[in-house]
Amino acid sequence: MTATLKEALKAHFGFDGFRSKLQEDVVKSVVRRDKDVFVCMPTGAGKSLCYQLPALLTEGITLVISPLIALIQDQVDRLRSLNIPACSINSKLPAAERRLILADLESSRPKLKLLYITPEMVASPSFQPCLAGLCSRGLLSYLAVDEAHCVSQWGHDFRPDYLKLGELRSKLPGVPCLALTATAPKNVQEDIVQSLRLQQPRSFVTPVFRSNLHYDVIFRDLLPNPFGCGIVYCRTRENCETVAHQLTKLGVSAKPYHAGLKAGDRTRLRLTGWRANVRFVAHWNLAKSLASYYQESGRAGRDGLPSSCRTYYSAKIKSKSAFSFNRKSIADRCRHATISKFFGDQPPNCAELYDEDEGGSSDNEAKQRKKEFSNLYKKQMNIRKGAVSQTEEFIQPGKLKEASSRRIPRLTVKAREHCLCLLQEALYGHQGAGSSFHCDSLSMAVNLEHEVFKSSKTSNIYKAAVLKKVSEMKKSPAAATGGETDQEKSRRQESKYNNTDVQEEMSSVKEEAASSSSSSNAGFTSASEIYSMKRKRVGAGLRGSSNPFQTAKELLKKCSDQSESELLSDTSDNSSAPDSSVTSSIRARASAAASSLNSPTKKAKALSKKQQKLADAAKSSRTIFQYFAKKEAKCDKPTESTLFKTSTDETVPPHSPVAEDVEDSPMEEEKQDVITIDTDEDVILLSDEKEEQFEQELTEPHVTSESQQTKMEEVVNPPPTLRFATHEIKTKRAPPAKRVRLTEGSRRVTFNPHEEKAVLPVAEPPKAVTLREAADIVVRCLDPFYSEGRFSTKELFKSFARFLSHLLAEGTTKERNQIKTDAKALIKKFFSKVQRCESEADWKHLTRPRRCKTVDNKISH
Ligand SMILES: Nc1ncnc2c1ncn2[C@@H]1O[C@H](COP(=O)(O)OP(=O)(O)OP(=O)(O)O)[C@@H](O)[C@H]1O
Repeated sequence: MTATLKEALKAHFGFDGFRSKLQEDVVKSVVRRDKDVFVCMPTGAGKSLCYQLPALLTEGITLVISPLIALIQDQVDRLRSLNIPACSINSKLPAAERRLILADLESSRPKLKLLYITPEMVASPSFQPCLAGLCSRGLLSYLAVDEAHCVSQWGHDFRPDYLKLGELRSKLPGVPCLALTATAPKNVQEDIVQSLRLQQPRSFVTPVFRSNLHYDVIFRDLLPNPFGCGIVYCRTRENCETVAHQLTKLGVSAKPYHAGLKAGDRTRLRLTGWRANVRFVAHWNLAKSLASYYQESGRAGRDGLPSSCRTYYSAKIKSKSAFSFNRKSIADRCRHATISKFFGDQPPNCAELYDEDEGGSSDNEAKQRKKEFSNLYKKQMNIRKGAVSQTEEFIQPGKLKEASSRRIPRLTVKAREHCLCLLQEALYGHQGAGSSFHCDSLSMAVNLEHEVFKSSKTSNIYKAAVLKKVSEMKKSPAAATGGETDQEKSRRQESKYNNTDVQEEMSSVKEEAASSSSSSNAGFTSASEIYSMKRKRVGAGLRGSSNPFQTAKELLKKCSDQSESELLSDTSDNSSAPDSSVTSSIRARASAAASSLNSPTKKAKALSKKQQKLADAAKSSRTIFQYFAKKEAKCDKPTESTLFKTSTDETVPPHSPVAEDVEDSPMEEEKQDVITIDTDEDVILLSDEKEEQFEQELTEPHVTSESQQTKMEEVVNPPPTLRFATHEIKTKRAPPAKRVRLTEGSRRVTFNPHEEKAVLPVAEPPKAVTLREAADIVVRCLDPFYSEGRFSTKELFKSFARFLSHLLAEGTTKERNQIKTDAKALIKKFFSKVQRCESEADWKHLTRPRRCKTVDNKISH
């Protein structure tokens, strides 16, 4: 048998032998066709061959389920280049081609050997008869499920449609199933076996470790020329474009690849195919999860030769990724260990690994490199430990005295540096631009700053005192003769320090100082007041907390602790709001808002303005609810903006994980960008935006936009569940949103009181969504952002909270309690319900629209 297999391997694929003993064993096992097979092998290990070769050696057709058209296309092209009859049916296929394929499948002796198809398409009613026909005629040799981790909600790329495959299997009796994945920790493996209903499968599971990959992390900010290195994965399209541009400018031919490109351009890039000899994969931004990182970095060295996987790290962007390197893992040079541990494997011997790596260079060189790295690391960490909070950007403390002191709360080194420069500038102007004064002014400024620092108790007092000193120096006549006007000087000062946060804070202190007409000392604003006057940043957490993340538990607790008036901004009596935590200015604004709301016409105006704001915010930020709104809008729902209660009037930064133009509907674009490299290109840039998680290459989404729906219907009728879902949206329109008046003693859930109170009168209850939709969205969009009980953004948390609200509205007491204690467990429970659905009736029952009328009461009591 081995000889036959090897001959076939050579004949069809041109390979002299199996890539590994394991590959051979899997092929042998599959060829027997007596059992289901589960394969978990590292990326690039040659899993595809495990079903491709048996497919050619067995009578009939192998049906391959793969999640992305890009992957499918890649595989089909490669097989065709080897003269292996393979093709794919997908929504992008021209109708004529599709007819030809179907005709072949219906013939008595189909020529086709491998048919690639997406999970959505395989479940579609139009394909079902064809499938049933193949099966009844005994022409279906295997069902191969590639990227099988997509079936698990614990996997990093969950695709709800993969869940349908379990049901599909029951319609294909006697057809052995082969499930393949590279990224499946224990729990995902169990899910795969269970969901795909694998019968006592033969399992071939190998550790994820790949000895030919070298992982490292580089402090990006310290690179003298960051664009001198190859860059592959970027988080946003903008990054992708910028980096590609910069590289090209430096003579490294590079092309960006992301979902914002025209389909034609993407196809052209994709058609150049993956190179097996990708020598390095770099992450300009952190990957969304460790599993994703493993898969993405695994695109390097698929030919088995040594390759490099580099991550560029910047503390600035750390918080935007659910997957981050902590200090320890930055120091730990052996990323293999981290990866192995994550997947539940025994970590490799890192010491040996790196010794081997360094074997090529001389001992001295290796030692020198080790020392340099260790010094750099220590230096970085010491600076961080002493001077700045973990999330802050690293700033050289320069000449500051007591730079590492954290005596004054919330006074950062960054702020002190800024103050020092202001003082130095003022001194410089004060003394004139004479000779050696520059050096003297620095040491004087250092002393002056230190004096102020020693005598100040709060950050605000410190800043005001510095400003006072600066203004005193400016008032001095000598300053006027400094050769520069004050205006010019201040402009110079402003532009010199590219530090908007500190400048903003300083200018608010300046404003405060200016507005106090009495003694400057008495005019200080308290730190809390200054804080309240500052514009809140998107993603800012609770007041006083530097951590923008909140656990679901914390937030739910906050909700239940909130007073009625904090929660209810649209009830008539805003005056009863407790004001302990509200600053006077906020209070003034709040009462002005309240009085305007009390007037019916003003109220109507204010509301429509709010709705306008919400609609605008919705356009500039992309949340799960935008996704809903998009669909609703397509169905002519009139109250789109009311769905976006979670939005605030703050501008979502374009690089925010949730920022995305609504035009780019998640369902309208391809999912994941695939790296391809032009033959004469050195580097390909891959956008891996969080926002583009939505852009999974959903080829036949079960719920989609009208235009896409029409297109789909031309090609294939939607599956029953699809029809059901779209039908719900089209026919069961929710009544126009009403403002809810809460009864006395009732509470409204506001998940982030500091964002919403007195600014956005929350009015309408969330629109009903089907559980199916919610489930789809939560796992597709939320899961990567939810790590160890924390959400990466406030918007995501809010969306999740809405999701819980729906469950609460219908849930049992036990479920409600469970929400309060462990939201994750509830999600799990929900998914187990999804998995237990056997029939369309079950689905209908599970996905029936629900409205959460009583949710507020349920949460608050
Ligand atoms: N027996 C073999 N001899 C030589 N090369 C092989 C052999 N089997 C597979 N390959 C090559 O190994 C590379 C990786 O194979 P393949 O794409 O199947 O990996 P994979 O395990 O599916 O990876 P991933 O999980 O990333 O999709 C391909 O270029 C393939 O041609």
